[in-house]
Amino acid sequence: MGNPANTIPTVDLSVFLRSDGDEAAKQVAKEIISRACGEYGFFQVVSHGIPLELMSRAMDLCKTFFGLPDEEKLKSRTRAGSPVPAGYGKQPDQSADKNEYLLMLPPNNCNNVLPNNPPGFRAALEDIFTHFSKTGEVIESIINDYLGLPPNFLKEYNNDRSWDWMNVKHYFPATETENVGISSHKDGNAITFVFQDEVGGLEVLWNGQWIPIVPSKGTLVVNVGDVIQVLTNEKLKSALHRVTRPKGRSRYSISFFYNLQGDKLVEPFPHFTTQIGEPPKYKGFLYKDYQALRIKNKINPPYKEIGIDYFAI
Ligand SMILES: O=C(O)CCC(=O)C(=O)O
Ligand SMILES: [Fe+2]
Repeated sequence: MGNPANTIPTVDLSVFLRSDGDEAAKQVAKEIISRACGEYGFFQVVSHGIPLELMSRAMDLCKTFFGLPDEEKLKSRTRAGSPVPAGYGKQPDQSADKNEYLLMLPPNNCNNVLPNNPPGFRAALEDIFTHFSKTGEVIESIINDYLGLPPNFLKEYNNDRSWDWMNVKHYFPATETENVGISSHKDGNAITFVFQDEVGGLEVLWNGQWIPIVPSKGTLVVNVGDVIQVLTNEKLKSALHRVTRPKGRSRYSISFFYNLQGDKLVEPFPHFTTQIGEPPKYKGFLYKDYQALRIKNKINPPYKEIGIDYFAI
């Protein structure tokens, strides 16, 4: 496949957002997504329904927020006892990852600690969160259909949006000796969306090489996470990816994690096991247990996320 840069396929989602969307065009888009998921675990979407003005305003406000003095940012630091690191934080010094972040749960969640400064930031975050959540439902339904699951099967299984989160990050410029923004990992959730600024640095492992996902205005990067890998008994795989930091400039991104409600049992669906005579590749587990394990190991030694192999049979 020619030049490895910019080979992650891009799909126009507008056909799925209109009630009169052309069925043949939907089919073409589904096939592109299905091939991209099989080959890379990643694809990109445009015309996804999130207003471009909101995306660029949210990104500008993120840059302003992270440029504020620590004292101001720390007003939004994670509250003691919060079950997830909602609010502002910096990766621990011992971590290979070099970024500071602001993590939010759905608007109105009591664990949110959202900044009042800069003005309009909080409203923009809440607005974009709500849009991401809808885009998540659209992608989930496309995945449902091309997997051949009964209509709305994934939607009914994953019917509670209260555990979704969004993470806004500022990656510091690389130094002479290191450039890790986020070390190579797979996402633990169901579906991830990333809106990266123009700087670049997100890379996916494909056939043993790291391929850059070249930023493009208004484009969202989408990838499936460990939950989809387990539910489909590896028919779809969660891909390894990482962020490298360029020298001399900061990088910003907004990632949305379409998760599961914590009490959901995650185990391979019968459609991909008993119904086709395949043994399950994973033991069942509660989503909240996997999430807690990942968070615990990320913010304490070994400062790395635990992978889904933990539950492999
Ligand atoms: O910042 C990015 O481009 C991606 C971040 C990422 O992979 C993650 O937060 O899991
Ligand atoms: Fe990730």
